[in-house]
Parts: sequence; C-alpha cells; structure tokens
Amino acid sequence: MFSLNAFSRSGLLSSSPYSCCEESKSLFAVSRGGGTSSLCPSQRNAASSAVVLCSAGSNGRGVVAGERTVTNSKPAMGSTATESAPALETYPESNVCGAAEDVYGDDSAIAEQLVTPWAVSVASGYSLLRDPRHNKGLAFNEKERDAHYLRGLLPPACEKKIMHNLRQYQVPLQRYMAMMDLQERNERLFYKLLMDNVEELLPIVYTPTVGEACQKYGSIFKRPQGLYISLKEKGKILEVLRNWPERNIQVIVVTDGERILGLGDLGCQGMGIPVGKLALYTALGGVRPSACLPVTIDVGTNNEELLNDEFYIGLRQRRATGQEYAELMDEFMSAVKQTYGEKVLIQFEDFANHNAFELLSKYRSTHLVFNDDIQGTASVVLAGLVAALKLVGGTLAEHTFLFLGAGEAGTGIAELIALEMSKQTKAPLEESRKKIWLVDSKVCVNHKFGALNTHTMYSFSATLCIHSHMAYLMQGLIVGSRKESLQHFKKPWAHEHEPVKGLLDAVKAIKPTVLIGSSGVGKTFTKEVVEAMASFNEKPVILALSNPTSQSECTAEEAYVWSKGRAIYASGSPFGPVEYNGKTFVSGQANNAYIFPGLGLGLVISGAIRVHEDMLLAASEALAEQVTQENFEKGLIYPPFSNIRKISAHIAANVAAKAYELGLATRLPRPANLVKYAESCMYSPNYRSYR
Ligand SMILES: O=C([O-])CC(=O)C(=O)O
Ligand SMILES: [Mg+2]
Repeated sequence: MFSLNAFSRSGLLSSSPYSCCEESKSLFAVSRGGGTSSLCPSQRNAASSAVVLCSAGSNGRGVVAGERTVTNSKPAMGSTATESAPALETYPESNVCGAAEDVYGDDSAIAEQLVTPWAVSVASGYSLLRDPRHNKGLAFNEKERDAHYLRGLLPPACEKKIMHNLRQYQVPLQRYMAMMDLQERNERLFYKLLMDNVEELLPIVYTPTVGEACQKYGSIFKRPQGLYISLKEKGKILEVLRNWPERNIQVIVVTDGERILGLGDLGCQGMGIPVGKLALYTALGGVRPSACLPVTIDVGTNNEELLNDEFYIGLRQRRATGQEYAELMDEFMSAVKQTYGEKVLIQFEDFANHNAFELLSKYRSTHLVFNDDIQGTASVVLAGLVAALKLVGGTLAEHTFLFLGAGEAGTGIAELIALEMSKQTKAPLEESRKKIWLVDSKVCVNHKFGALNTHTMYSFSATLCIHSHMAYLMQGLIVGSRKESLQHFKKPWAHEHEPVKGLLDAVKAIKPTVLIGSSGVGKTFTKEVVEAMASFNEKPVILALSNPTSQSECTAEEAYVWSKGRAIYASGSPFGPVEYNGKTFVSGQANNAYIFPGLGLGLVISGAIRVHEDMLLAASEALAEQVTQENFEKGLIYPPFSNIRKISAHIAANVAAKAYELGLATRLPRPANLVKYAESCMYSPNYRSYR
C-alpha cells in the first residue's frame, strides 16, 4: 500500500484537493471531511482500484468501502452528504458544515478538538495480499501480478481447490477456524465458497458449530471481528463507533451474550453469533459485508466457569443489571442512530428473556429494530406451519398447538400464529390465542443451581431434570390459576384449565396436532411424548427448534422412528437424512436463517424506518410460497437452503412491498418490480478486475 493518509499530507489536501493525483499512477488520499471533492476526476472514474481506508491509528487491516464507492463517484464510506458539503478549508473553524452527516465530527471540530485522521489510499504489492477486501490470492492473473507489484509474492499456480483443503479437516471446529481465517484473508473467496456450498458450510460458519466456537472463543480467538462495547466504554460509545472503519453501516447484529443459542450465558464470547449471523446476511441475503457490523455488549457474565477461565476475553465481573444495564444499552442505541441514521437495522440476538422483551418494546417505536429470536423465529415457524398444512390438511385455526418453552421463541411464535389465525378467521386475537397452549420451563446452568427458587419449584409441582450441564425445571402448563405469578409475556397464554405438570401430561390433556419445542433444552421430547403425539394424530407435526444440536428436543431419527415414520418434523439445527423402514426421510431446518437475511434486505432496499409485525407475516408468507411440490413429496416443509438467494430476494420483495404499503419506506419512488430490484441490489462475491 502506498502509505498515505490525510494526517501526513494534510497541508497538501487542504490547500489543493487535486494536487496528489499526479504523483503516482494510483496515489491519492482523501480526508473524510473532504469526501470526493479531494478526488481528481480520473480517480473518481477509476473502476476497481484497490482502494482502502485507514486511519493513522487503524489496525492496518485497511478495510473498507473501496472500489464500489470510488466507481460510483461517492465518497468512501458511502456518505452522500459529504459530496455536496463545503470543503474543509472553506470553514476551517466551523461547527456547522456537514451537520447531520458529519458523523465523524471532523467537519465540525474546532481547532482544539481531537478527530480521527481517516484516509483513503490504494493498496498494492504485499499490502494488497494482506487486505481481505481486495486480496484475490492465487486468482490474481498475470497482468494483475505485474500491475500491482505482486511478482514473486505469489507462487505460479493460479488456482487452488479450497473446498478440498477444507474437507481435509475432520473436526467441525477446525473447519470453522479455517473459514474464519479465509474471511480474514480473502473476503470474496469466503463468500463465494459459502454461497456455492451453502448446505455444506452453513453448519460450519453458523449453527451448530458456531455454538461450540462461542464456548471456546477465548482460546480460538485470533483477531477481533466486531465491536466490543463494555461497561468500560460507558460515556464513550459514540467514539467507539467512530473507531469502526466503515461508515455506511446498514445492518447491526447485537448480543449481550446472556443466552447464546441454548447454551446459556457465554458473556463476551457470544461475539461468534453476531459475526455468524452477519456472514449470513451477506451470503444468503446479499447485504454488502462492509455494511454489516457485529456488536457485543459486555456487561459481565454470571457464568462462573468463564469468570474463572484464564482465557476468558470479557469483563471479569457479574452481569450489570437494572439501571446500569439500561443506561449502557440506551447510550448504544442513541449512538447508533446518531452515527448511522434512522435507517440502520439493529437485530437483537440471543439476549435473555427479560432483556429481550424489554429492549424490543422500548426501541421498536424509535428505531429500526427486531428481535431475531422472538420475531425471526416466529416468522420462519409460521412459514413452516403454513406449508405443513398442505401435508396435514386443515386451516391454522383448525389445529391445536402446544409449546414446550414460553420464552422469546415460544411466545413470539405463538403470537404470530394467533395473529395470522385472526387475519384468516376475523376472530379477535384473544380467541385465536385459545388454540395455543404453552408449557413453561426454567433452565439453570449448573453454576446457578443455588439460585433456584424452591418455592417456585414446589408450588407448580415442578419436574426437575438434570442434564450434564443444566438443571431444567419444568413448571407445567400455563393456566389461569397461575396468572398472578407469571411474567408479563406469558400472561396472554394463561387459559382456563386445571393445572397440569410435565410435558407428557400436557400432551395427553391438550391433544395438540402441533408440538413445538423452544425451551433451549435437549432431549425433552421423549419416546413417550412422541408416541403420545402419534397416538391421536395421523401426521403429528413436531418441531424441535432448540439449538445447537445438543439442545434439540429430539433428533430427526427419534421423531421418525418413534412416530413410525408419520411425523412431519423440522429442527432448528440441521440433521442428515434418516432411513426408516426402507424409506428416506429428509427433515427441514426451522431456523431463522431463512428469514432474517431476506427481511433485512427488504428493509434496507426500501429504506424502511420501522419494523412492523405485518412485515414478519409478509416474510413468512414469501418463504412458505417457496416450498415446491417436489419438497412436499419428500415431507419437507422448508425449501432447501441451496436456493436461499432466490428465496431471500422474494422475502425481501414481499417485506419491501409491505413497507411501501404501510408508508414506512423512504426509498422513493417504489421500484416497479421489487423482486428484480432486490436481486439487483444483492452483493456478489465475484472478483473484480484490477487495472
Ligand atoms: O442461531 C440460530 O441458529 C437460531 C437462533 O437464533 C437461536 O437458536 O438463538
Ligand atoms: Mg438467536
């Protein structure tokens, strides 16, 4: 890289915005405040130069917006406002120019204030190979090797069978680490590989392997992959966001690590989840990688094992709660909006129940937010159920639903089913809810055993199961007599019924046609439970949603064998095909990964400013429509992931259409063909040609 930055060349830049373009064939520098006004016309048109952005204090990775923004004659980082903003030198002391778009504060800074000296420069040679956004590895052709000073830095071969190399690792976690290394080394190749081998690689970069990666994050951690915002950053979150090298952020996935999949509190090590989810935003939904920001909020952890682990990478203290927690989250939410504007999507992920519901209700009317575990999961499950009706018959309202788990996923799914039922039947929501029953549970990771409230245990004649790491308190069917003591999000489901303890008794009492597991605890759909379901249903619908595989309520094999091949089964984590009685059963994956990439894309391309429940229904409807007759014939209620880009484009189009209909879209005029438009907006990982 020709190491140029605005800091070292500030005099040159401020006095003559074009003067640097003569110095070298590709040498130039742009201060953020100057935007494209610092670029000479030929540089603005320079297609596909390896432009990188760095600051004097940056990590040298030199990531960022690069070729796209230069090609489009937009300032690096995608800010449109700086294009028309006055040059810095016009108002050297001003605190008004740039106004709302002056997100890094360099336009408005007064002389005494400190700003980050962001700069854009062109990478070549050794630095180009170390820049994941522009590196092509062995795929650099002969001409490019000459033009970009790469001769001798690469071996002569021009191709490498990377999948072959990856498959040589037997252990999934090793494959995960190899994929993460690839993402750090050659971003386009990482996405190309993931997109071309989605069914094989999804279980590696995402559920279930990502769960193990989070558990071992401290020891496999190599480079930070997102923003860590801890209690130490309180009062400085705006500054922290400014340290991130990207400016045009469209999607943020944020966790506080308290409920990572069904694995419990993994504290700061939960970072693997936002990183994995955002990789899917790009690979499955086509959101540009540079527009994605993974965030982990670190308020401590209550996981004793981690607190005592010498390799733990987070704050070594118990979780902050109450006002301290709320204030940090509030500062984060304001700083995000202030930095990236109204249209940045914030996806809440893997928060514990109590915070998940509260954060969603607090910010849904002021920010573009949704909770993936509550709403994304609901949308994917509803799609699966709508598709399943084609196999089992009847309308939603003619079925009876029983959930094990009344947390985020359980109550979120239940509510969306009730909403859709009410839309179809025109019955009041309260009536529709009566078709849906929940058995609740309390999961306690072993270090919390002491915290179990024995009063709660005995007052519901609870069943206590102890798995290797968990104590699992099954509290029983949610019924009217329990209403007073229920958490607010469970109250709507307290129907009139005598108390019932345990899942099996609840199944026998309610006789559901659909059984849904969302408790985060594995092995709870026992042989007796599945057999009971099969005893009064010709085709029992059984969804074992908890993740990762170890937390699945029952395996695909168990569901098919115990129901004698009659179950319509799907699970949150993937299972391979099952042979039973000479027939092969292929189960679907009821995972929110089907929904959030397309939902996010739809919100981004329509410039939506709020997420509305109807958009989740629209996403769900679009997904259900993608299940083909051929899929049904195999007993599948979800389409295969191999078609996910097409599926995401349809989901995005349906969501965007709803955003326009509800007046929540700001990208005007509305494109006539939203599916085509969505497709045209999707990131493609193909290599660009460098001149
Ligand atoms: O990450 C996944 O695979 C699905 C999900 O949101 C969860 O289990 O929390
Ligand atoms: Mg989740």
